[in-house]
Amino acid sequence: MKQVININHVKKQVSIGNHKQDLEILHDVSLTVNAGEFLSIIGPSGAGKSTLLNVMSGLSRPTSGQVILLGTDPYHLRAAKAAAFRRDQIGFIFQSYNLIPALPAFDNIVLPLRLAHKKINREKIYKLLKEINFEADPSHFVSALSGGEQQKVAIARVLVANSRIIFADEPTGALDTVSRRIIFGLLRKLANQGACIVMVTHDIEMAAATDVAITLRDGRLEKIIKKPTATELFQALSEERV
Ligand SMILES: Nc1ncnc2c1ncn2[C@@H]1O[C@H](COP(=O)(O)OP(=O)(O)OP(=O)(O)O)[C@@H](O)[C@H]1O
Repeated sequence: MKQVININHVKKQVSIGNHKQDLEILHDVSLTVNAGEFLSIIGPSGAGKSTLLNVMSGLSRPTSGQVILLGTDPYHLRAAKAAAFRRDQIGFIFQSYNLIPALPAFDNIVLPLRLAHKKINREKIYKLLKEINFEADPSHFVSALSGGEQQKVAIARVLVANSRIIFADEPTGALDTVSRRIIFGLLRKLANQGACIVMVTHDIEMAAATDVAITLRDGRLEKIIKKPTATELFQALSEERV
């Protein structure tokens, strides 16, 4: 299997209290994710899940250690190249990431295609919006949409972009049960077609339907569970530490 993400001995420190003190929030995390693999990151609140996702995805430089995406260290690219690499290869479904409020939903969805000078198939995009139960008007500004609809815009943008890696932070958090199932099904399909998907979630049932779940606790990678079941994941999360 082709390795798509490699992170080696990654640590992340942040400065607190007028920069006088460093706090380490990720301790020595190493991990590999393959093409076609759907990986979920679970763990208690404050365990470092979002921090790990940000470091892994090239958005937040680790204090030490190495991140390799598709054979490239995103932190060693110049700004313009890093932006092109992200745009062409990586999809982000982050709640606060990069939707442009003053643009219509449709324009937000096709923005990466426009920037990459790719053809826009309107019909295909409308079909996809229908498929994900997007009920608002795609010509409405993103700022006028509900949280759930905005999340669907972010998801649609990634689904049309053909990204080889997708990073998702609680992608279905603001969605109703039916939409959640549909979106998860579409992500699952992309993984089956060869994309590599990394998702932070608090939803154990959903994590149990991914290929690999990792548990984080206090900034440490605790367990890597292949083909997880919900029972295993509940157990892993409720185990007392010695
Ligand atoms: N920039 C920062 N400065 C100080 N502390 C931070 C910073 N970023 C994160 N932290 C702390 O690091 C820890 C991990 O945060 P992170 O958001 O990664 O956790 P999480 O597992 O995603 O939590 P949740 O499930 O609640 O979203 C938390 O204790 C958080 O308060």
